[in-house]
Amino acid sequence: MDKKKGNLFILSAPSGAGKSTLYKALLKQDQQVRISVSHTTRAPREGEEDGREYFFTDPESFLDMIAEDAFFEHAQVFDNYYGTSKTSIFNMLEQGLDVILEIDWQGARQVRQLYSEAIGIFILPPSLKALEERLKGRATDTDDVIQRRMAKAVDEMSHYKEYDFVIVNDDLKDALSQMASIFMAMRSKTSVIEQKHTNLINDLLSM
Ligand SMILES: Nc1nc2c(ncn2[C@@H]2O[C@H](COP(=O)(O)OP(=O)(O)O)[C@@H](O)[C@H]2O)c(=O)[nH]1
Ligand SMILES: Nc1ncnc2c1ncn2[C@@H]1O[C@H](COP(=O)(O)OP(=O)(O)O)[C@@H](O)[C@H]1O
Repeated sequence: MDKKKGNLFILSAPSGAGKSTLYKALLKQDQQVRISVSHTTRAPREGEEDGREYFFTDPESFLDMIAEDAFFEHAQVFDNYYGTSKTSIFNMLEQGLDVILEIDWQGARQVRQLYSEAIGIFILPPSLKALEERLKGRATDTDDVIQRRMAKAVDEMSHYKEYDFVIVNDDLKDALSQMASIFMAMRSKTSVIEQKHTNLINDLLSM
């Protein structure tokens, strides 16, 4: 895939570390950022809307989409399929918008292979105890599911080194300001400026 005008960010973390809280806060304060809405076969949680948090899909339709090569990446997480459709990101990147993929480490590996410019950010909780408390506090899962998510958390966290940046989400305000700074800094990368301001650079160097 060619380099696009916008930046592609991969955001990963164990469940409950605060990915959704952070990206939602960033979207509110930064008009240049968009989130990619994934497809999933998991059931919607209370308050979730089809097309907003996810496109909620049945397994048969998901497999059809895999066969049609409609996904940029997809993975099985817990007992469900999750995937990023190609259409959900390309147009936005072309327009110069920054796009966040909230995906797990398996998806992140696929994305890096397809698009080496993707910037990886990993969110860590301040402790396992805090992680468990956040999962319980969210009150969207049963105890059984929470225990499975905790077991999976250690596996997910073992991949943090594959990412360019790590944010420890202890104080939410601090974590958000770190995330916002990373987005800002990446917009000044030479390769991004070259894509976005090609005419300007040509003009400046034309004499
Ligand atoms: N590979 C991949 N992973 C995804 C995608 N969408 C969500 N995930 C991951 O699936 C896992 C479970 O997500 P979810 O059921 O929403 O629970 P959450 O972790 O509490 O947000 C998380 O690790 C997400 O990052 C996707 O499109 N592709
Ligand atoms: N820095 C933080 N301090 C305290 N609670 C937090 C913090 N960040 C997120 N939370 C809370 O933790 C819970 C899990 O956060 P969420 O964003 O849903 O995680 P994820 O999307 O990674 O699964 C939510 O109830 C959220 O309000």
